Amino acid sequence: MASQSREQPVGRSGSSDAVADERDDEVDARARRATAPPAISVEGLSKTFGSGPDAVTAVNDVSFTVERGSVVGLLGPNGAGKTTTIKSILGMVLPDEGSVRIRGIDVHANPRQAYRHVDAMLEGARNDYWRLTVRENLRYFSTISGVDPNAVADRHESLLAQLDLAGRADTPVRDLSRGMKQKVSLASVLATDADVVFLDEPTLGLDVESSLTLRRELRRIVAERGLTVVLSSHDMDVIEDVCDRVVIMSDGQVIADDSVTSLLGGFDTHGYRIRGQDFDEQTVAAIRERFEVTEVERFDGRVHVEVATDSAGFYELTDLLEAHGVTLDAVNTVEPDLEEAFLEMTGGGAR
Ligand SMILES: Nc1ncnc2c1ncn2[C@@H]1O[C@H](COP(=O)(O)OP(=O)(O)OP(=O)(O)O)[C@@H](O)[C@H]1O
Repeated sequence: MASQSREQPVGRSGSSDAVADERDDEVDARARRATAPPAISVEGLSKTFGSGPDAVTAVNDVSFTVERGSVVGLLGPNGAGKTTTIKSILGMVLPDEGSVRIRGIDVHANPRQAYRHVDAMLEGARNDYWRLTVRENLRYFSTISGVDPNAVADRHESLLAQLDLAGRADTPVRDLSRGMKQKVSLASVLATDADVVFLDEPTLGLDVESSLTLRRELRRIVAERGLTVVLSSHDMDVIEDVCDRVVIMSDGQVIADDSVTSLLGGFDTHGYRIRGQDFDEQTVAAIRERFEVTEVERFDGRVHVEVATDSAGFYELTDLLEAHGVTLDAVNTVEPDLEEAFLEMTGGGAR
């Protein structure tokens, strides 16, 4: 049979056939993802340390799954069992009960195969080699994970650029600041071919700007490479910024497992922040009489008042302001954040 030749698309503006092919590929990829086993599945995991009266049940019947290509935050107060869960998934702790599968492969039955594409940055830093330079570390961790560093040299260069390490690529890690060492740890994890990555406190010790850069670049790298990430952090802004979903643990159990948006959706708007120029003491006193005022600030000739109330209360408030002849310049809602949701769910325990 004579083979039919078809022109290949050139660049982005291919033929309509090529566009249809691309769409088919995308549909196929989605279908494969939908039928493929999840990146991680944890089923009935339990672990008790010690025995008798000193026994501590760190993890008690924990189950959850992490879909491929998703970023899941693991949260909980100190001692909730997060580290024990992560170490059980990574095979560093042997659970008493339960199973862990990575891409459908049982980690206890087939550890080599299961962990082939897994890497982790635990307890705030990876054991980077301080005498090696930044670039040498990336090459070293690629090599020990079974990847030829020359074959992924481009990836290393872009990681160095994305994490703002390019200017220090040939500096020994020991001469870097703590925050930079932290970024080298992250880069070393991302330098390998791992597509399931555990990051414990990846922004620990970073200043605000570096933390923001790292979050932004992490999101970008994760999306570009379709990585699956389990991230634990005590910094709720990091979780809110980077994660699609959150698993909250308390006393060894999972107490919430939902998307960040749904978790916050379960909490009402806390109140309203209003701003105007015509507030006098009498108006503020009248507001205080009827509402819970959480803040009053005066600057630039304007008064900012924050009131905790629901939407019905807000209409009452606007009536009151009208009666006092106050014109509002701005009204903003005060929304709950993950920190508050977390504190409410865990009973306000320290993280
Ligand atoms: N090797 C161990 N021997 C004895 N008890 C342990 C051991 N590891 C953890 N525990 C206990 O298990 C419980 C859960 O600890 P785990 O470190 O998993 O919690 P965590 O949520 O990671 O806490 P943190 O946020 O403080 O790191 C704690 O009471 C801890 O003291």
